[in-house]
Amino acid sequence: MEFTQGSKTVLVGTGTVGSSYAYALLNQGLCDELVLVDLNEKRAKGEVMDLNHGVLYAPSTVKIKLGTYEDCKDAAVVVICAGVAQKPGETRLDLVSKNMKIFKAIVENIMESGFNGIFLVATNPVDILAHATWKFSGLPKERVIGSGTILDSARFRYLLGQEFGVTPTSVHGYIIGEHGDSELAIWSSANISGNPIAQRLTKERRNEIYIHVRDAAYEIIEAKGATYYGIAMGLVRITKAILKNEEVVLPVGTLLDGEYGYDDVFIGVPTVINRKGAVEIIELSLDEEEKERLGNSVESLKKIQGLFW
Ligand SMILES: NC(=O)C1=CN([C@@H]2O[C@H](COP(=O)(O)OP(=O)(O)OC[C@H]3O[C@@H](n4cnc5c(N)ncnc54)[C@H](O)[C@@H]3O)[C@@H](O)[C@H]2O)C=CC1
Ligand SMILES: CC(=O)C(=O)O
Repeated sequence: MEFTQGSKTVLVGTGTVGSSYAYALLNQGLCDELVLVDLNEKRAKGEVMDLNHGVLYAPSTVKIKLGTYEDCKDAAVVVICAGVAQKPGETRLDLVSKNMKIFKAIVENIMESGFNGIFLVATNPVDILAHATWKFSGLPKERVIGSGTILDSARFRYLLGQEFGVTPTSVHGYIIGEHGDSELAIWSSANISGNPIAQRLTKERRNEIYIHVRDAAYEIIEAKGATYYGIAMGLVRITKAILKNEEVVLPVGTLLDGEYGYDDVFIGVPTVINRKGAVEIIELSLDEEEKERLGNSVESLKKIQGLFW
């Protein structure tokens, strides 16, 4: 199916995550038009003004305006960061009922505009809501992308970089599965310059690093109320991969359709991203323990998903 070209981006939800995304996007000069939509119009208007005052110093000119769902009609990408966020002590899955209702209305409004681009979903629980976006929109699966484990993998690579004294881009490794408590680290293929990492760490140390990654959001929310810079950078990375037709492999939330032996579930796995969306899952080879943990993660998501579909 032909779909919308250009680089117009609509952001729905201009809270801490959405506004950080808009700021990071502006700083990378990736789109020529950015439209902000939020239930709280006053807040979104304030963000539009503030961002516009930075345009002079951005790498390229971006038209930034307050908009409505009608603006999605000719958007290449719609990024959804709207909904409720976790309070200290809450899990991502605790948010599902409220955010599912919000998503039904938002996605229906967007589709009514004639939207024919790519959805990028960040709101939690992101895997369940990316699946819901795919269902509500009726778009082909490659046109709905969840942020998946993009942030978790960045946390993993940062910590491993610290551990071994190298920059995170020189560490290769993935967190896959749910963006949440059942996610798993793929130690079997984690490496620095092709040198496996797992053997250089004790089992206890590997577990400490995994827990640090898995529980990072709880720690940040406890400390400052919300997490937003890391995910904003991750969302911009995905947006860039789409708009620049990069064919890059990123750990995003995508629909499994037989890969790893599962289907009908959005989950974070390494996936090729280009101008058509999430076009191909690159299957990792997993050891027995990783296979079992991925199965548990899929099961935990399907249990929640089953309440709605
Ligand atoms: N995927 C990831 O890795 C991450 C996801 N998140 C998630 O992102 C979401 C947003 O978090 P924050 O920005 O911190 O929350 P926030 O409360 O600061 O902002 C949420 C925004 O959504 C808007 N909103 C609520 N209902 C709406 C509706 N029906 N239509 C349009 N706008 C609506 C609110 O007015 C508000 O501006 C949360 O679900 C959070 O858990 C946060 C960090 C990382
Ligand atoms: C809040 C959240 O999902 C995160 O920072 O991972």
